[in-house]
Amino acid sequence: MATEPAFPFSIVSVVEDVIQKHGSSLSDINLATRKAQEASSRRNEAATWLRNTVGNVGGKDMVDEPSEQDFRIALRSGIILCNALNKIQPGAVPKVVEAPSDIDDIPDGAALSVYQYFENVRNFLVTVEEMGLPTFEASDLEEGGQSSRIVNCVLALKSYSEWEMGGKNGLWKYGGNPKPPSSEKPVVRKRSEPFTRYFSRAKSIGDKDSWLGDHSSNIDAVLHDHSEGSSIPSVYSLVREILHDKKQEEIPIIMESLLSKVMEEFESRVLTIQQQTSKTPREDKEPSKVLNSNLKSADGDEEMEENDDVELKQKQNDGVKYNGSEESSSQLLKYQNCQIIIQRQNENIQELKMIVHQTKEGMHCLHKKYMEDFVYLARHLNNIDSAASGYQKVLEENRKLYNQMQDLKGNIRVYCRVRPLEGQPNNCGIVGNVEEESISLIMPSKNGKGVKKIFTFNKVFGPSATQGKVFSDTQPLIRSVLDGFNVCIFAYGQTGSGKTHTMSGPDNITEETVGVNYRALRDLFNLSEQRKDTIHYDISVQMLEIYNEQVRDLLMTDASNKRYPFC
Ligand SMILES: Nc1ncnc2c1ncn2[C@@H]1O[C@H](COP(=O)(O)OP(=O)(O)OP(=O)(O)O)[C@@H](O)[C@H]1O
Repeated sequence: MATEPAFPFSIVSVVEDVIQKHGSSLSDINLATRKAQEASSRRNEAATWLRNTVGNVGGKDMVDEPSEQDFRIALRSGIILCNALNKIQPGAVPKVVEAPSDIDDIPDGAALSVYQYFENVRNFLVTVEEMGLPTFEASDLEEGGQSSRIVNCVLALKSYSEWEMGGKNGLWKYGGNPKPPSSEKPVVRKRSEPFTRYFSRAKSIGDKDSWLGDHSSNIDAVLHDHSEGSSIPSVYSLVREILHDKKQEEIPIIMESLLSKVMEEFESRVLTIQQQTSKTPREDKEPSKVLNSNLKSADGDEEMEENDDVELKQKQNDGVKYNGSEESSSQLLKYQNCQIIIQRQNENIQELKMIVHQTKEGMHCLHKKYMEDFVYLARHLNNIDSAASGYQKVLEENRKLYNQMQDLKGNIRVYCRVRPLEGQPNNCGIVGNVEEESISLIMPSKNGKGVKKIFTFNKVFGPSATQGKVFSDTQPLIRSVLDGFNVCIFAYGQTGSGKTHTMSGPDNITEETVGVNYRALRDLFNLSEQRKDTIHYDISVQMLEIYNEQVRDLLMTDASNKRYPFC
C-alpha cells in the first residue's frame, strides 16, 4: 500500500504566525538570569533522578538541590554515574571501582587518580557514547569544567530510561536518539541543528508509526531555501531573519522559545480541528487524492468515527501541525479511517491464523486419537479372532467326543414302544413288566399256564410314554448328521402298532403330539441356523414308500411316474 501521508497543514505558516505574534518577545529575554535558572533547574532534576535511581552511595545520598560544585564532586568518582547506567542497562559497566567513603571530603581540584576514578568515568563515557547519548569530558568533573554537559548527559540518561521503561514506544523526548539498529543516521545541517533536531525525532517515530515515513527529505526541503526567489518564505529564511542579529549564545534560548511557541500554536490548531470535526460530520465522500481508495469500507465508518479523537491526539503528540482547513481535515480523517481498516484487517488475519492453527492442532489430536483407537480395536479384534479360533477347535473336539460317545453307545439302537390299548388299562394282557431296557411278555402255553419271556432293548417305552420322551433318546443321533455321520431312523411293527403315530403323530397334530420326523427336522434347521456363521448346510428331503416290493416317490406330482425307477 502506498503510505503517502496527507499534510493538511503548513509548517511554514505556523512558524510565520508565531514569529508575527511573538517575534519581538522571543529575543526580549534576560539571558543571564534565564540561563542560570534553567541550569539550576536542570541540575536539580538530574540530581533528583540520580538519587532516586542509585540511592545511597558510600553512605551518602546525592545532595538535594546541589550547587554546581556539589554536583561535580558527587559525580567525579564515576560510581554514581556507573551505577545509574547499570540500572538502565544491567552490565553496561561490568566493574565499578569503589572509592572510600571520604571521597567527598577531598578538596575540589585535588587529584583523585589514586582512587582510580578515571576508570569509572572512562567506562561510563565510552558506554554512553556507544548508546548515542550526549557525553562530556572527564575534565568537566573537575573545577572549571562544563557541568552543563554533565547535566545534559544525566538528563539524557533519565529520558532514555523513561523511554525504555515505557516499552520504547512513542517519542524519546530528549534531543538525541539512541543508536538505531541500522546504520542510518539523520542528516542534520549544522546551521539548522536547533530546529532540525525536532524533525529528526519525528522521523524516529516514523520508524514505528510510519506517520512521517521517509519524508525527512521533504521536511528538510521545507526548512531550507528550496526555491530561490520564491515568494513563499521557507522556515529557514524565517528563522534566519530572526537570528541574523543575535549573538551566538542567544540562539539556543531563542530557538527553544520559538519552538515552544510553535508547539503551542500547533496544539491550538489541532484542538480547533478536533472541535470542528466533532461538530460537523464528514461530508466529503470523494476519494482522497493522497489515499488509496481501495481501502475504503462502508461498514467500518461508524466505528472509525469513534476513534477519530484518539487518532487526532496521536498526531498532536507527534508534533505535526495542521492548517485547519476543512478539506485537509477531511483528508486526514480518510487517511485515519484507512489506517484503522488496515489495522482491523491485520487483526482479523491474525485471528484467522490463530483459528487455522487451533483447527490444525485439533485435527492432529483427532488423528492421533483415531490412530490410538484403531490400534486398540485391531488388538481387540486379534484377541477375538484368537478366541474364536480356539473356540472352533474346542467345538470340533467336542463334536468328535460326542460322536465317539454315540459310537460307544452303539451304532444300531433298537427301541421298543408299547402302544396303549383303547378301552383297556395299561399293562394288561400279555405285557408283563416294563423295565428301562427290558420288557417281559406272558406267552400262553398248552397247559394253560403262561410262559413268561423277557426281551431286552436299548430302551423300552411303556404305553404312557410321550412323543417328546421317545424323541429325546433319538435326538443325539440325529445331531450327528450335521457333523457328517449317516443316521437312519425307522419304525417297524405290525399293522396298527403305532409306527405312523410315533414317526409323524396322530391325525390332529399338536405341539405335544408331533412325532419324531417333525421334531428331528426342526432340530436340524435350528442347529443349521445357529452355525450359519461358520458352516453352511445344504438340506434336501425325499419321501419314498416301499409297499408290496414297489418303491414309490411320494413327493412327485406326476402320479404316472411314482414307481421306481422314477425317470
Ligand atoms: N402310543 C400311542 N398312543 C395313542 N394312540 C396310539 C399310539 N400308537 C398308536 N396309536 C393309535 O393306534 C392307531 C393305529 O396306529 P398307527 O396307524 O400309527 O399304526 P400303524 O402301525 O401305522 O398301522 P399301519 O401299519 O396299518 O399303517 C392309531 O389310531 C393311532 O392313533
